[in-house]
Amino acid sequence: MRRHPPAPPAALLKPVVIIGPMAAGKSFLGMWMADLFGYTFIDADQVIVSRHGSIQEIFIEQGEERFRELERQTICDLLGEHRLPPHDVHANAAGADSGALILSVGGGAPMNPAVAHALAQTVVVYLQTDLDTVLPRISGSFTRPMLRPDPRRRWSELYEQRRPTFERLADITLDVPGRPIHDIAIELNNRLLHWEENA
Ligand SMILES: Nc1ncnc2c1ncn2[C@@H]1O[C@H](COP(=O)(O)OP(=O)(O)OP(=O)(O)O)[C@@H](O)[C@H]1O
Ligand SMILES: O=C(O)C1=C[C@@H](O)[C@@H](O)[C@H](O)C1
Ligand SMILES: [Mg+2]
Repeated sequence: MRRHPPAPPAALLKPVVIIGPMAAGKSFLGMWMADLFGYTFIDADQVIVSRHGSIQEIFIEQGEERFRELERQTICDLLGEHRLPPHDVHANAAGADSGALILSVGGGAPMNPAVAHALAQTVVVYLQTDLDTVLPRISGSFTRPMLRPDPRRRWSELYEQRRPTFERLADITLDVPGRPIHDIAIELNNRLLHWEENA
């Protein structure tokens, strides 16, 4: 009898997209997933910067609407292609750049209906967090234009507006406050390996 190799876990057949509020640890988690488990990690914000210049400058010179358009284009391209020049890919510790794709996207990206639509074809991982956890990371932050002029107030307002969308899109929700990053990465890897479509 002919033997078939075991089917890969369902989640690994699709891109995995990390969403959540600003400074929740989306990019940090993606890098750890690449380093610990060999996923290919791409940070959509970094791709926007490498293609179009700093986010702060885009906001100042062209406005938020233009940034959202570049963000939509970039994320839809990345999800459509999965192929990037090497400098856009955070290779894993062994230097490989193979493995399932993990993409982190900016906190506001899922609010765009076209992005939300594209995310429906992916496994969406939502990092749920709170102000106490992110406050040390955002206070004094000058590189996040959406947090001006009062990072504490703006972060909370934006999270309140966006939380229902994050919850609606999420396939996997991870509570991150108080947890070391390697614990979160191990949980995510386990959940991806056992993830089943429509389960
Ligand atoms: N679980 C964690 N434990 C300790 N520090 C963390 C953890 N998660 C994130 N951090 C710290 O918070 C910083 C901000 O995280 P990160 O840049 O990954 O957030 P983000 O969700 O990608 O934010 P943005 O929306 O601005 O892209 C990291 O550089 C790291 O220092
Ligand atoms: O939450 C947001 O609206 C943003 C988050 C960042 O990751 C960047 O995408 C940009 O600063 C906007
Ligand atoms: Mg990030």
